[in-house]
Amino acid sequence: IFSHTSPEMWFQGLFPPSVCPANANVDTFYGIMFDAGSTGTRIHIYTFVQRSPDQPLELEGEIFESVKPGLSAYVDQPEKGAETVRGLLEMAEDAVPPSHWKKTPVVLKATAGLRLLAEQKAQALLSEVREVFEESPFLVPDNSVSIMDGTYEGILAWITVNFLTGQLYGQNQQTFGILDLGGASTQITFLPHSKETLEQTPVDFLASFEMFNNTYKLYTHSYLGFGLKAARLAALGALEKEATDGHMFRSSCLPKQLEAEWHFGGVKYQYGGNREGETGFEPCYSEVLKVVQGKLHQPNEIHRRSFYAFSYYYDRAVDTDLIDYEKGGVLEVRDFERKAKEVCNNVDSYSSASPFLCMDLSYIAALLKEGFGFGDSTLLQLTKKVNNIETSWTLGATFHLLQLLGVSH
Ligand SMILES: Nc1ccn([C@@H]2O[C@H](COP(=O)(O)OP(=O)(O)O)[C@@H](O)[C@H]2O)c(=O)n1
Ligand SMILES: [Ca+2]
Repeated sequence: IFSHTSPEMWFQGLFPPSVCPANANVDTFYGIMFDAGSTGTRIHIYTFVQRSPDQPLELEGEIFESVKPGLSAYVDQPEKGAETVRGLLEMAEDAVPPSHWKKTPVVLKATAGLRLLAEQKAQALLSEVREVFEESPFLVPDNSVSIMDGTYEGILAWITVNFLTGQLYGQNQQTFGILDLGGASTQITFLPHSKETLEQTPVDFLASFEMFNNTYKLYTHSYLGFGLKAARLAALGALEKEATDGHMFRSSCLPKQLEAEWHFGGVKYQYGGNREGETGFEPCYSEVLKVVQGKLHQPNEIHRRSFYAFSYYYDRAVDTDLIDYEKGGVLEVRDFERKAKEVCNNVDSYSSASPFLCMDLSYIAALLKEGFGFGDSTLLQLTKKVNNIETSWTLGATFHLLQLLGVSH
């Protein structure tokens, strides 16, 4: 079990005195955060302990569960979508003791999958989820079900990683940047040190916020449509076409003889290999390059900062044995390109894993190098969990939520 015993009072004043225990016994608090991602819905149940009233809360642990597909797959069946949330929320009734239900907040934040849906359809899904929350025994704060702004997605993940690695308290703070590659969007966030970065960055890429008695001005951006699965569609040319029905989208990144179909965001796509034309790394790389080239802001300072990378960066590195699933590891940017070459030039022997493996790896290499402008030898720390807690924006969001609740009382 993980707990932070920092000398800093990082959580001081977070909870209203009314819910703080009068005696010195250890008390436990819970927070429930749903991540409604484009490829799946996840529940994070965080446990915090307070050892005495004058001590800060400590994060003790996390219970995590997930279901697939994500809410956006239920675009025309919002009730069915909300049922997936109900199923996960039932887990929370087992994890949180009944005596704590009424003061345990539950919140759901949706990301890129719902951002991409028509406003009305997204709202219908969210309103069904709201009903599920209202029927639950938990505390439902105002605005508890919403689509999260991409800026927060990056900031909150940055808070999670830097909190878990101990960078947000004490001396010698050396924060890490984060790279998150989702299904539909991708985020880059870091704390700039140089004046140059602040001066040369568009204002909407900079965000200030306060946390744990510090003010941070972060470089952060969420690129909608640049997640791994959205990028597949872009590379296939399936985004430009109005009528996807019946059309076969072909790519040199796919096994030559392949023909298959794929559902994403409630739409069915048919895709296949380049029967007649070229296949392999070179033509594939130029296909995915078109998706990113000239489309992303390239901050110079990334060459001097260290980054944690997770989500699809992690998954694809695991799939190709670049890292161990449990341990993660450190990779150079060029490792993704090396693997992409290996896989793309032998697609048929890898296609049992996923026919998209060559395209995915090539896209990751192109995104890092030509998109963000990372160098070949830049080191990336690939991490899924730190001290057994998921490296997800959800922990940062829970801190923020608890802080808000404390203030409002
Ligand atoms: N707690 C989580 C949540 C997502 N993920 C990964 O995030 C990727 C999917 O992103 P997503 O469904 O959240 O999509 P977006 O809505 O972020 O674009 C997959 O690689 C998941 O394995 C994770 O590793 N851990
Ligand atoms: Ca995500």
